[in-house]
Amino acid sequence: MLLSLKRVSLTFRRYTSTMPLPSYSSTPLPPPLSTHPSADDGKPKIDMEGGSLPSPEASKSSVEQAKRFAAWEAVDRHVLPSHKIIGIGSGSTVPYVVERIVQQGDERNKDRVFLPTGFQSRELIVSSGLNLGDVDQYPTIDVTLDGADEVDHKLNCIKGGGACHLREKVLAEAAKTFILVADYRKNVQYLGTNFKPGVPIEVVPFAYAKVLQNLRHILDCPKANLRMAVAKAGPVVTDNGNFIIDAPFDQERMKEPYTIMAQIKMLTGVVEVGLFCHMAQAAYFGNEDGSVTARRVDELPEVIPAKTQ
Ligand SMILES: O=C[C@H](O)[C@H](O)[C@H](O)COP(=O)(O)O
Repeated sequence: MLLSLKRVSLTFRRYTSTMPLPSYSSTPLPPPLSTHPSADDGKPKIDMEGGSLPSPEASKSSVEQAKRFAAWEAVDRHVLPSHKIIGIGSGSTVPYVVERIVQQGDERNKDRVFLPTGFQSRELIVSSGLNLGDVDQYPTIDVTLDGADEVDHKLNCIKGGGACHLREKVLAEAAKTFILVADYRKNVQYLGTNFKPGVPIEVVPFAYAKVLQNLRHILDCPKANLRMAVAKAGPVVTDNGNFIIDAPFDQERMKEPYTIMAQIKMLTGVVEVGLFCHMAQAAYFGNEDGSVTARRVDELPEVIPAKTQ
């Protein structure tokens, strides 16, 4: 018991890390993936070269390694041989999920169908040689694995840093099991601790000004703003042709994310809110030392020691 508490406090110290989070614009587009036999474990590995997956150099950084360890642990525990319909999330951590699924082998994957949460994950699925489907064909999913911008102590999370949260929420809701994977910087007591841009909100384009006005004046979020594109003039346009508003609420209000989510969702013109409350069954956070912290609702965190991969 004492040992577990010590681990918990060690883990929580790590949560307060103030390392900067990646900005939206740094979210890479997906590269073509190919697999090749690995010299070390004999399993196929995704070739990270070229395009949008992390480069081999980048993937050696402690943050990238943390993402990989979290993703691999989650796949090993939750993508079971009986699972045939699998949801694949978006972002820079999810490629490591796909990497590990590919390592499960052709025999296991040949009868499976993988459902994407957007353009990026669709490309990941196709270029990894996995079978592509969509949630309109398979509205019940065995397991969905996805990244997160931040996860609180109750496994509520902020998603949508890459503007994919509408489709992500549909696939999370459709899944019998919804699992989060992230690096240690995302593991916090309360949302908004490290992730500062605010709650991502997908809105119908013609309603954006009204939603902004309502966020600022009715929901008292004066810094709510339209997300602008980086290598394009004008706003970010989602895979669904909508705009994104980022709404930073103060820390006190972020302690009740469900209330904020419900209030935002009531605004006319809002399509979906990037707050996922009471949805995830478990979250896996890769740590700097190679260990992985696994968290489940209402349970003490489990620290899985670093493995020789
Ligand atoms: O819209 C993007 C998604 O919600 C991502 O899952 C989220 O931003 C986390 O991405 P990353 O794994 O790159 O931190």
